[in-house]
Amino acid sequence: MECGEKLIILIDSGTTNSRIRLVHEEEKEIVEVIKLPVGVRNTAIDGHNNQLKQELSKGVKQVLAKHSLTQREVKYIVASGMITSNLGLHEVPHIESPASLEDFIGAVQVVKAEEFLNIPCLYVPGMKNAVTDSLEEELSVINQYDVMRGEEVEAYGLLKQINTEGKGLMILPGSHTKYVLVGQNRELLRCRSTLGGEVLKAVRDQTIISDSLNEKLVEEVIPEYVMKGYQAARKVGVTRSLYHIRLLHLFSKLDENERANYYAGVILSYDMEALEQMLEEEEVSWIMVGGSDPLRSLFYHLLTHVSDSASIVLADDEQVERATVYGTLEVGQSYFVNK
Ligand SMILES: Nc1ncnc2c1ncn2[C@@H]1O[C@H](COP(=O)(O)OP(=O)(O)O)[C@@H](O)[C@H]1O
Ligand SMILES: O=C(O)C(=O)C[C@@H](O)[C@H](O)COP(=O)(O)O
Repeated sequence: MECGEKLIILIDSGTTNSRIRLVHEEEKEIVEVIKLPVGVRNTAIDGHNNQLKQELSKGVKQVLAKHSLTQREVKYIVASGMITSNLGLHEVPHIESPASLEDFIGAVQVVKAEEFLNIPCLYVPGMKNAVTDSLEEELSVINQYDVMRGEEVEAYGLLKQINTEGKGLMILPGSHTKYVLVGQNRELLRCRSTLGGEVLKAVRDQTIISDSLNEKLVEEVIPEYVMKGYQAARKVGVTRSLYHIRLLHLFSKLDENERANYYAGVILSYDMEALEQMLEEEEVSWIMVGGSDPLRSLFYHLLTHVSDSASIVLADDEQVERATVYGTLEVGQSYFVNK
């Protein structure tokens, strides 16, 4: 590595997985990326964050060693996602919606800690919905409440790469599906989350249908079977359609991947219901689908069938990979410019 190059590290830690990226600050070029199967889910299960801390610390050291770098050659780290939650490494309170990129930058907290070799680490806050009604008076207003962490930088990173006009909605699936409403001035107006990704994993792992589906679930998206699962769920209900998976295993010629597609269609029908409700409340001129595959493609196919007047934009692999990088980089660079 040549001297004088400005390198930074970006850590994006979710519920299930974490990604550590070594990036050239100016060229915005990704030098290295590692994906670790660790997230705040481990903290929730263990009751402490040791595993998350150790694995992320090891990951950062591994990246440095691979590129023969010392900690002094890394200008700073930016950490976003669930790493800034009560289950992460350093808790930063959510800021309230509507929120602009500048609002997120203004609420960043910087920590120097041993696990990251005392490199200054910028923790980016998430966002919570502003609510008017009190839960103490009426429990059903809970549907107005929501939180997100990590999707704010992802959203800004996608908006930087893909032109949009007017108000829109971003679909960002992961362990949790996020619907993020974006205003015409690119402020994040509010969000709505579901437990979609985690439910996909939990039902597969903990029920009899684990005999009919392999752990990898969807290896190749087959729209026809996604739609068949989705339509079955809408017609006969989700729990009955889940039992179809066993029946298809016993009595049909569908292979594991085809059954997995049907299964994803069944589970995600719940997410589509939440989406339809949101679209009834809000008129949008575009809908963008980001997030990791195969969830991104699954949503895209479902969305094109639940037709709507909004234009549908599917982010590609490169745009998704760069989204978190561009978003977090902008936070990091602006933070130091403003200091
Ligand atoms: N092949 C697959 N088929 C169906 N769902 C998948 C598949 N791979 C990952 N998922 C879902 O994606 C979620 C993980 O998304 P990811 O974006 O990697 O994690 P995180 O939200 O922790 O950053 C898991 O909850 C899992 O259910
Ligand atoms: O802010 C919190 O406390 C959350 O749970 C937000 C959480 O849903 C987050 O935005 C999404 O997590 P994933 O990236 O889907 O793991």
